[in-house]
Amino acid sequence: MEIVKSENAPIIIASIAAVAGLATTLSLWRKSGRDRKYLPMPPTLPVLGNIHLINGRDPITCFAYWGQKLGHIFRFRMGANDWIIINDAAVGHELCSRRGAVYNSRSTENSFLKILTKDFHDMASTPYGEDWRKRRRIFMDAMGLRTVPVYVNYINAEAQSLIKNLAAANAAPVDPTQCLMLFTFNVILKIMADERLKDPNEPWLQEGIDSQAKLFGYLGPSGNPVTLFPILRYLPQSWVGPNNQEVRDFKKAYDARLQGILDRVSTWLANGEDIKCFCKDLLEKQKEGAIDSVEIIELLNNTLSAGLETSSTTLAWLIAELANHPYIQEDLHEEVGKVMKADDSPSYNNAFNIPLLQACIRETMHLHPAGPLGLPHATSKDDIYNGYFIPKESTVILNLYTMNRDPVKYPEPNNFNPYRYLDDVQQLSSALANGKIEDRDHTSFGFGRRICAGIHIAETELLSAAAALVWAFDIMRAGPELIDTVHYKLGLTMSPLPFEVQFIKRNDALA
Ligand code: HEM
Repeated sequence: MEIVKSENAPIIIASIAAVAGLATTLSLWRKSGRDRKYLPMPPTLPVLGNIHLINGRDPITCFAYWGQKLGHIFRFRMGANDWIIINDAAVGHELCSRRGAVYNSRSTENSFLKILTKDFHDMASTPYGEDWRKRRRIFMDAMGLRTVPVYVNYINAEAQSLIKNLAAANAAPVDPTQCLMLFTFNVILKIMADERLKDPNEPWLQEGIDSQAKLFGYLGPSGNPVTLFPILRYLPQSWVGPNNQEVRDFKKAYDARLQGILDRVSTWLANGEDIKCFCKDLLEKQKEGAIDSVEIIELLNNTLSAGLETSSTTLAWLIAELANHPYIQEDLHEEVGKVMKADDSPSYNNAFNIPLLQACIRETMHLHPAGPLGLPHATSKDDIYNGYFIPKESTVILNLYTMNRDPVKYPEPNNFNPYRYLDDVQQLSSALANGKIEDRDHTSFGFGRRICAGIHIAETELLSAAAALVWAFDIMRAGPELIDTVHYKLGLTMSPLPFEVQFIKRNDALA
């Protein structure tokens, strides 16, 4: 047999080698893929994944239900995206606190979020890394534990205005929401720009609340369906929901309000006025070259968006729970009487010495976390947890609501029982969050390096407002029925269904 030497032999050999190499790589890749153990997931439907399982329920209940079937941590497919759901505080702590470098990023998938944060120039939605670290440091310098005392007097003064506004109803049944919103809005505005509004009915307040609702509407899962179903990109935009241009227009108007606030502070500073506020800190950082003008607006944006409804909602839940539990109010009044005289001004500092009051706030936050699913975290690297493979860029949802209702840690978890916290060493939630998970009071401020950046402001304003409310009033239900504290409205935050109460003055000092 004659063997003919082909001129193409080197090419053929190289091709065979390449194909063989590719086959080997593929087989290794497949093998490692096959060997990987993925977290369990509910049965999926094509295209929808698991979205249909949420239909008719809310996501919290749905995740709690599937957690009971699949375990404390599982996968849930939202259209094209795999979410990892965590229902257990110890798992949340292990991943987000102990493996902090992996589980504390944010996803950049949502095109609306990109527009609304000017390409992630903010802090709350910026992926983990140097930019986030820098912005968080600036934020915490202005609103951390060491700086909060600067603002305590402002906050106490706003708590006084809150009780005056509520007393103006003259014991008639009122929905406290608008007054609570004014309280938290003024706390934030004062800290941000040394400004405040006078009246709960000021149009500026309502405009602020409305634009927040719109902002969060764009960011909710149904606000931008293209994020869940990329295929929708190919349909006419008008079929799919708001388009990028609409969101850009909204953002322009939203930023103009923030720019207006910043410009006013610049003018006061130029006129030599002696003020202390976040805008001033930010303008100084800009002069030092640490941040630019876009970052300033985005940091103000985060402060306002994160700080307004979270705290006002928590106070609304506290009022509803106290109205449902007159015997707890009696105990509180007794404790308050020991610490504050009738003609005292209630303040954060004397409230700090009323353990039951602190316990009532903890219990309210434990039962009614303002952000029950936190803000989604994302992984910045592949990881293995308990033998399960968790890929880089996974979205991680911390189901704080379900974690807080763990019946082992909190016997009778659905009952409002502040006394459960009285035996605890009385420390701030912010301090407990840095310790062991077993000692943590609740998880409502989130986890790890991303834990609520406003935690110190929030704790101060909640205690200050609660002290003023309890000192000033008997909070009574407007009718014989209990206020519904089981159901909730899930919007920007998890708020109670509308309710009315009567604020009966206990104090002649309250003019
Ligand atoms: C009762 C009141 C509040 C509650 C329950 C609350 C809860 C939360 C939660 C659950 C998160 C997400 C944490 C995570 O990703 O694990 C968060 C983040 C954040 N909160 Fe709050 N919050 C409250 C008040 C405030 C206030 C008053 C401010 C501002 C002054 C604020 C500013 C922020 C910011 C900027 C972030 C993003 C942090 C980051 O991504 O690094 N929060 N908050």
